[in-house]
Amino acid sequence: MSPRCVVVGPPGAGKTTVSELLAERLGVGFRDVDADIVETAGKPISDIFTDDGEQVFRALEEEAVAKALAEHDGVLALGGGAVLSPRTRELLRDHTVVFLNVGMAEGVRRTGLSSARPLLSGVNPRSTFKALLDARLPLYREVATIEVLTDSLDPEQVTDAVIEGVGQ
Ligand SMILES: Nc1ncnc2c1ncn2[C@@H]1O[C@H](COP(=O)(O)OP(=O)(O)OP(=O)(O)O)[C@@H](O)[C@H]1O
Ligand SMILES: O=C(O)C1=C[C@@H](O)[C@@H](O)[C@H](O)C1
Ligand SMILES: [Mg+2]
Repeated sequence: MSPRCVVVGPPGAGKTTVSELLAERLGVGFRDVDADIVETAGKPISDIFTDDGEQVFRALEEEAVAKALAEHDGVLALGGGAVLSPRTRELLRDHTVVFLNVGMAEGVRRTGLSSARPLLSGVNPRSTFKALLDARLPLYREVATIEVLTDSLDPEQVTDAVIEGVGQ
């Protein structure tokens, strides 16, 4: 079993929103690895970061991604930092991977100052977001089979572009 497509990208790129729409349009199931981690850990991601630290979160995430890739045959959304793991990037080699890209200004606007996103809740979300994009762009591009820049598209238009890119 293998996901129809896997969706990656920075926070606010629309992975969750677009993956849900995409799954509906393709008539397949939707699964979000962030939600899997919350269920396994029994607490919100922000609490995992606070109580246990980012390293523990990344280890849980690596396991959750491997499990979901093996179990799910629909659309699978990964967390924004999942591609930081070399093991995850290796596992993604055999898959159709959609990179939803978003620029700094729009990414910061969409994510706001939500404390639900622990990595962006610092004093300067703009510079944090920029550093995150700079570090991760090559990793998203390493695993992606298609890339869609979402800045000036609404979620339906992003979904159309993805379907055009991956086929029905
Ligand atoms: N193309 C878009 N245009 C405008 N707003 C969008 C678009 N895509 C998503 N949004 C909005 O941006 C916010 C973040 O979207 P979403 O939660 O889907 O992003 P995400 O990539 O899953 O983020 P995270 O990595 O934090 O899980 C939501 O409020 C959503 O409604
Ligand atoms: O960009 C990131 O590193 C993260 C994004 C979210 O999807 C969550 O997986 C978590 O908040 C970490
Ligand atoms: Mg999400």
